[in-house]
Amino acid sequence: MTNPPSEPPPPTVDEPIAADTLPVRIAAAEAMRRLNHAMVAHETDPELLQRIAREANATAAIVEAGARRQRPIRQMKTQLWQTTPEEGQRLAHFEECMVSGRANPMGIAMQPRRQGDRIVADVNFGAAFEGAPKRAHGGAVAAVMDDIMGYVLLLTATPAFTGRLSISYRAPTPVQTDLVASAWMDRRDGRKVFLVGDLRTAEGDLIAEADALFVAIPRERLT
Ligand SMILES: CCCCCCCCCCCCCCCC(=O)SCCNC(=O)CCNC(=O)[C@H](O)C(C)(C)COP(=O)(O)OP(=O)(O)OC[C@H]1O[C@@H](n2cnc3c(N)ncnc32)[C@H](O)[C@@H]1OP(=O)(O)O
Repeated sequence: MTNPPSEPPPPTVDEPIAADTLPVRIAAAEAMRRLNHAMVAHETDPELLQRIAREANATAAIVEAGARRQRPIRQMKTQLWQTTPEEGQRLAHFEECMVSGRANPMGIAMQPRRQGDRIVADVNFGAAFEGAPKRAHGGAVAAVMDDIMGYVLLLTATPAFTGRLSISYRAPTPVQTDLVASAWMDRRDGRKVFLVGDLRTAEGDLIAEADALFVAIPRERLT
């Protein structure tokens, strides 16, 4: 008995999101984030939930039949380490980032920008990021602080990975509320970069403090 001929796997694309498709990717991701949060935050008829499951599965099958995407490391190198962000510029390490990417349908969609030697970001944890009732999940808060610290490294063009991240949760982090995260470099000791930051309400009340050690990576290791 011979096996039926198998479908050739779809090719892999290792290019950044093309500029002409970025706006529609962002729009689709935004709509899906809205739906995700709505499903968590609202009562819904079972019939509507069945329709969502049917239509989402059908759409997913179409998307999965397309070429696979893989983020190229050269994109990271050129985008991250060859330009210094301008004051006030909206930043994105990459648009699929789970914290600050606009094109991630499951992301937090934090909006970071440069403010002098700091990175400041508007963040609003949607209903799907709730942990304890009415509070954002502590892991989501940690993700925000890790990600915003990654942007501080842009200011000195220092490629580095998080080695250690510590969060002090000083007050509940409200969901569905506009908040402000900030991060800046505290000091540097050789390859060890020490960063600090905090998360505050729009009125400036402290919610969480973060400190981290990032370990700088020699550029020749970025292959
Ligand atoms: C490379 C380009 C990246 C670009 C950035 C991505 C761009 C796109 C944005 C994505 C968004 C951003 C988000 C936020 C950034 C993440 O989230 S990064 C992801 C999470 N982190 C990781 O995956 C890191 C995993 N760990 C590792 O790869 C390696 O352990 C490390 C951290 C690179 C260090 O390894 P290593 O280069 O071999 O360093 P090593 O020689 O052992 O240590 C150097 C020094 O650091 C100290 N050290 C090392 N690790 C630790 C640790 N965990 N704790 C305490 N001290 C430590 C050592 O003790 C040593 O100190 P001294 O003896 O010199 O005093």
